[in-house]
Amino acid sequence: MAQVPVNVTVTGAAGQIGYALLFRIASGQLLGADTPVKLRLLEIPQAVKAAEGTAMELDDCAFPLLQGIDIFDNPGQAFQGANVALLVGARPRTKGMERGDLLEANGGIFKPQGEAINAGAADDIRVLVVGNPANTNALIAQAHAPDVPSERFTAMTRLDHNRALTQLAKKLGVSVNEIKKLTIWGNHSATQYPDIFHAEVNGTTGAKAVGDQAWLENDFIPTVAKRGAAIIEARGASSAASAANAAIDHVYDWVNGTPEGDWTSAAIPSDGSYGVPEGLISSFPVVSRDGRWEIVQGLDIDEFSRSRIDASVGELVEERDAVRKLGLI
Ligand SMILES: NC(=O)c1ccc[n+]([C@@H]2O[C@H](COP(=O)([O-])OP(=O)(O)OC[C@H]3O[C@@H](n4cnc5c(N)ncnc54)[C@H](O)[C@@H]3O)[C@@H](O)[C@H]2O)c1
Ligand SMILES: O=C(O)C[C@H](O)C(=O)O
Repeated sequence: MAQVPVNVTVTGAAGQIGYALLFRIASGQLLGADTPVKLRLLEIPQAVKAAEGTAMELDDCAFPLLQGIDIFDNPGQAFQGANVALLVGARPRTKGMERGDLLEANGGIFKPQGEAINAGAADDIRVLVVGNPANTNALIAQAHAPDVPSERFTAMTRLDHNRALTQLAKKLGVSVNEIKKLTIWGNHSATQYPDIFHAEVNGTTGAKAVGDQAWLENDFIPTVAKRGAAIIEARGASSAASAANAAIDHVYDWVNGTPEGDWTSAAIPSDGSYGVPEGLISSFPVVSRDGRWEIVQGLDIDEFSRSRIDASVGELVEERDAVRKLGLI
């Protein structure tokens, strides 16, 4: 194994997603079975000990690709030399907290992390924000990393994409492998729009295969969009293994490319495509080619889809304006 290890920084490493994610990174699932990795874990001081416990377990797995683990409570050190950064740690919404309070609290996390990425990350840094509100947290981090190409900041809607694939596959009685070109548009929130009008299923579209607009509107869309809340209700904790799985899928495809004849969903900075204001970090149909995300162009958007996309993008605009007002971007 002559390859130089890839530095992967994970924030919130002692949390539940961190616990589901780190072993998969170390086993080679994030970057590929031939790519050695070094883990750089960032936690708040109170959780460093728990992160050390996870690091002991990682050691005990004797993963051949894992070439080192360092633990930090300081973003400046944690992002030094990072090639991939998974920003998982975030401030959750607690009782009585308004959206503005949540955005402000997260600004206190993602602003210094953006600055640290700007100051010390490797030239090829790729950032995936998982911590909620993911799209706007990514926007905050990006705003404080002016020397990093803006398209390197992304937020995760792959979990929503995977959720939508399974809901549609179950409805149609097919395997998820038989469904291509499904799209999540907009925000990783309850306003997101899972679009099956362009999805392909065995020679027809997802919407035609279903042939049931009432199911689409009253069942499919709300089930996917509110799945996070349903998991919290059922588990008493938010989705962790499925979120870690989606983070693995996102970065693996970003680095290694998406399969021919299909696309996936990721929240990436808008270039104005599909009327989404330039610069917003919004979910689109995307392919990855040569290590870069590209928005799939030329899709016809009917009135139904347009209004759903506009609603979710409108929420992103509100979030952007709120963090702008707070001086966070
Ligand atoms: N985008 C998605 O699809 C998606 C899906 C599931 C969860 N999430 C979000 O992911 C985030 C993490 O979820 P979790 O279940 O792992 O939460 P968790 O509470 O179990 O873990 C979060 C960890 O982050 C750490 N942390 C807090 N502030 C930090 C900072 N400034 N620097 C480094 N670490 C910090 C905490 O100490 C904690 O260990 C939440 O915001 C959650 O809402 C997003
Ligand atoms: O953490 C949450 O609020 C839910 C999470 O974003 C999810 O989609 O599962």
